Amino acid sequence: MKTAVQLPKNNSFQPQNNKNAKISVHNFNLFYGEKQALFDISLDINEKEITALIGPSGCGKSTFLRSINRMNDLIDNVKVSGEIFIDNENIYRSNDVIKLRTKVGMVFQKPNLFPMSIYDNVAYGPRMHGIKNKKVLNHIVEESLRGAAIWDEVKDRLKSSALGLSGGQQQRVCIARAIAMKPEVILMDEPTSALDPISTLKVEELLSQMKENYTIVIVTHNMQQAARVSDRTAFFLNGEVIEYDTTDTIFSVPKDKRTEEYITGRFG
Ligand SMILES: Nc1ncnc2c1ncn2[C@@H]1O[C@H](COP(=O)(O)OP(=O)(O)OP(=O)(O)O)[C@@H](O)[C@H]1O
Repeated sequence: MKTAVQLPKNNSFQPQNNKNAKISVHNFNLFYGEKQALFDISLDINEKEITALIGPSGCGKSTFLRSINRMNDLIDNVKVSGEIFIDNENIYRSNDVIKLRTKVGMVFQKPNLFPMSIYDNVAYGPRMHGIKNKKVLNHIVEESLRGAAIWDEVKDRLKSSALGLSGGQQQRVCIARAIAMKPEVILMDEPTSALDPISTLKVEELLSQMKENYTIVIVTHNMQQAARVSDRTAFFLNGEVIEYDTTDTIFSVPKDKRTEEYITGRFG
């Protein structure tokens, strides 16, 4: 696989001693060519919590999210420094990006199902990983669709095209497709921005159930959504994390004036 990322030279950092941290980020910087997009990000993301990334357009939320499973490696001229540890393993030191992306799944803004059946969409990843046994695949497909709270709506039409589902249903099948790979972390980039309010609510309810099993990091422009679903919130501005705290604190007593201005809608 093509990688344009220059690996950090400095390996002296060790994860902080936070036993709840699933992901530990230390002095992480990212450049697109000459342009620096992330500045010295350091934070811990706790296991089996939902962490929301908020901030105005272009402040680096998606770039940071994509750094967690090295999706930025696919972009030319990207350079990083600093470290991101997942389960105490420095992900930019490992050569096994496939393993990383199996452990850290991703759901995108718009549902991006393949033009194939619902069943084949969910079975796609496991099949690519060599699982051929029909019984095993049936089990994975059912378990994943149940995990994404969409099984009852699609169980009688598994062989129909996934593209015939509504946008909200498609997004939950995308979540099922991510779950089918048995990830430990799920990254979501504005997963409900293309959905109507009812589908949004269903996905939000689903997220609250999912955090029993997964560590979830979600980018959202919707302040109410961040306040409703997340345990912790990081406020990004111009590539920096200005404030990172429990969601209750960020939304009730933010310490930084810029956070307060953003969450009260005074800019962004
Ligand atoms: N592939 C790329 N090549 C060059 N610059 C990029 C690339 N992707 C993002 N950027 C730049 O990096 C900065 C951060 O972008 P990013 O998409 O991470 O912000 P964001 O906070 O997620 O924005 P939005 O909320 O609008 O999605 C922006 O200035 C953007 O133009």
